[in-house]
Amino acid sequence: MTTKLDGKKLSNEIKEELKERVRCLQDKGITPCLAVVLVGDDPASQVYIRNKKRAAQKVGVKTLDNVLPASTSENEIIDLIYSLNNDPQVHGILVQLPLPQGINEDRVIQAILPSKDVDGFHPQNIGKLFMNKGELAPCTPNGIMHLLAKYDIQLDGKRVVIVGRSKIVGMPMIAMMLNANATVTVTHSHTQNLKEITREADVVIVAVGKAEFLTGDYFKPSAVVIDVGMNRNEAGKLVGDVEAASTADKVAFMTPVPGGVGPMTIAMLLKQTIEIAERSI
Ligand SMILES: Nc1nc2c(c(=O)[nH]1)N[C@@H](CN(C=O)c1ccc(C(=O)N[C@@H](CCC(=O)O)C(=O)O)cc1)CN2
Repeated sequence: MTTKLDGKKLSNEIKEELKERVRCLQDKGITPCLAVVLVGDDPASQVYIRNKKRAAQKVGVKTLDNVLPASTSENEIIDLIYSLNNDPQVHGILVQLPLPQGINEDRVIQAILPSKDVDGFHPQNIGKLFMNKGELAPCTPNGIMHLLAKYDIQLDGKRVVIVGRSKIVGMPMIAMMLNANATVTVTHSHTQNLKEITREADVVIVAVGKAEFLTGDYFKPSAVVIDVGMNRNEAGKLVGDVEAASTADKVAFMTPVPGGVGPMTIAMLLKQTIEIAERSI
């Protein structure tokens, strides 16, 4: 029997707690405010932004829309970020990724004031995370840590294998797992004999962006499988990076797609926006 790691349920619980924290802030005359920067017309990004804004509204976090055409120059985006940095009503700044081709993502992220970097992508925040002194952490790995804690999954001394080394998930996940005293292995597109490595793991975090890339035989029966993937298969169905049909019922714990890691990402975004607002008191 595989236990489902229900991110949707936990994210709803977290959002209920956040509503209360927003009420406390409002009593002090503060409305937490998230500035959203969306450049271009990537359909997936438009859906994610819509979901983020909807969740923010439910919790009581105000959002400020900044929707720019794909033709916007890098310097224009950076100028917008500088103005949001200087806007006292803005607590968090979110730049939806990916940015259109030709825009240097690193330069844009580095323009965000680290104290308003609600996505935790600024090198200063990533550096602090690796020093175990993190304040603002990338939302997806942060959500995964909350989900594992909720289900009492111990990490101290456990073998954790991270499949994928992206800036959004794999890289910060390394830091968080090390901070939790796990023994961490990172695998990527150049890794040989991947199956031999994942089969030894107590926890496997898969973030490669390839539909159903890992099948059930990549995991041992006691494994905890965290699927960060969000892909459309040939039939247009939303599937993860792990093949659910061959994995479910073969491992101890697994996140569903949808309803696993995705909703936790949004809950963490709102939590961090509120934390920044609370620090302003
Ligand atoms: N600035 C950022 N950009 C991106 C991030 C990020 O954390 N910050 N992560 C991803 C996309 N992402 C958030 O932006 C994200 C993806 C998916 C979900 C989600 O809730 N998914 C649902 C299913 C949604 C659907 O039906 O399509 C689920 O898993 O249940 C939330 C956030 C890239 N860019």
